[in-house]
Amino acid sequence: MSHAMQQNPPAPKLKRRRGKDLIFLIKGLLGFARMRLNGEISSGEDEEEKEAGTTMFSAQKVVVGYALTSKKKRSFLQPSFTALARNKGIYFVAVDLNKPLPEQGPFDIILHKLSGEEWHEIIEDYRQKHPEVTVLDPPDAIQHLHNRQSMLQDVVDLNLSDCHGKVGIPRQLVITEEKDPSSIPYEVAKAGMKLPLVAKPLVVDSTAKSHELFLAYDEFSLSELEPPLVLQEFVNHGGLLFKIYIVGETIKVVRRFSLPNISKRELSKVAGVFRFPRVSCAAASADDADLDPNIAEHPPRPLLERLAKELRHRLGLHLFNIDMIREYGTKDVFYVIDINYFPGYGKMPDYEHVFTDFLLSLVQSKYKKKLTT
Ligand SMILES: Nc1ncnc2c1ncn2[C@@H]1O[C@H](COP(=O)(O)OP(=O)(O)OP(=O)(O)O)[C@@H](O)[C@H]1O
Ligand SMILES: O=P(O)(O)O[C@H]1[C@H](OP(=O)(O)O)[C@@H](OP(=O)(O)O)[C@@H](O)[C@@H](O)[C@@H]1OP(=O)(O)O
Ligand SMILES: [Mg+2]
Ligand SMILES: [Mg+2]
Repeated sequence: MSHAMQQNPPAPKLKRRRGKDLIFLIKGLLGFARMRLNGEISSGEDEEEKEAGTTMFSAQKVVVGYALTSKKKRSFLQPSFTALARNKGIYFVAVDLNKPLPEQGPFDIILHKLSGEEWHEIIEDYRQKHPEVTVLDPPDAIQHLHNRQSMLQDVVDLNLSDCHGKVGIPRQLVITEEKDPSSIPYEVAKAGMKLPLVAKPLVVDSTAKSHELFLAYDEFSLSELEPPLVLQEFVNHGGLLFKIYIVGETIKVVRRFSLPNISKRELSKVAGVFRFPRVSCAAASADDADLDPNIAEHPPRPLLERLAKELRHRLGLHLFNIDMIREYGTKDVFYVIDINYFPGYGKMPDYEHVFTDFLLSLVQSKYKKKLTT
């Protein structure tokens, strides 16, 4: 918001500034409440507002710094989104990676998705030194999703067993880097894993290689693969997957096509490991398809709300999506198979409104907090 408010005022002036800030904050909040009631920010031509002499939020800039790959920038910062945001007083500014971050801004919010240890350190250091800036999200919390074992651990801990359905994760086994690939068949047999298995690279680091997945019909062929890996039991789910997008408190569900069921007969006839492409990418949208309702019915809303809320808190993240499947032949047995940080929101229905509302709500809650302290 107001940039003046982001800088810590010198100590002697603090008392006087506080009084002024408080009036400003109350006015801002009143304006914001009115703006929300109207569904959008006022043009500022409202006589009543002029008379009251309020400093409307609309007059205030919300500056969002972003550090994104050019691919992400293209898919996320679409003109329809940036134009709507601008109308609501939100401005996006690219972070210059060649300049020190503290010398840029001031920002109200920073959105980021970049890989590498160097960026991790820069943004963590900035986050600690600038608590007044909302950094979406903390790098350590994001890091938790960069490993396919740790990403699903919170779903296991949740134990959502009686909440309009069951949510678990497929049985999985980690094959560490030190393991000799020839020992994988033995490890799989020892763990009592049921075939077929999905083999996934353990680390997710935004590279194409980390999305290179294999389907294994027999355990011996697994020795062809390169650890570190996660081996996950394949769960039949009728070839349909639910992508559950989370933006703060908002949840949006879309349907995507996925791998078809594998029958016992097929399993007994086939051997080998097969690389498969990104089957559930945006082009595989199943939202308009004529599907069996037993397969396509969305997971129950209360279940998703509970799951999303718990994961938001446990992961400490605002922006992620969950890949969820329904076990074939059941109504309410679900598995989470993947969680992605800052996914392709450009493909989420109505993302422009969802995101602008979310960014404004962050600023609003920061002000409320300031008022009560
Ligand atoms: N355990 C499983 N049982 C059945 N199908 C699975 C399983 N794991 C993955 N799949 C299928 O493989 C696809 C890719 O798996 P996953 O989502 O784990 O990979 P990813 O590379 O992280 O994908 P994303 O592009 O969503 O990040 C899923 O969308 C689903 O179609
Ligand atoms: O490429 P898209 O826009 O589709 O977004 C994908 C995103 O790529 P990006 O972050 O480079 O955009 C992927 O991130 P990385 O694991 O590769 O970091 C991953 O989150 C996918 O699940 C997203 O697809 P979605 O799940 O939303 O369908
Ligand atoms: Mg996935
Ligand atoms: Mg993923």
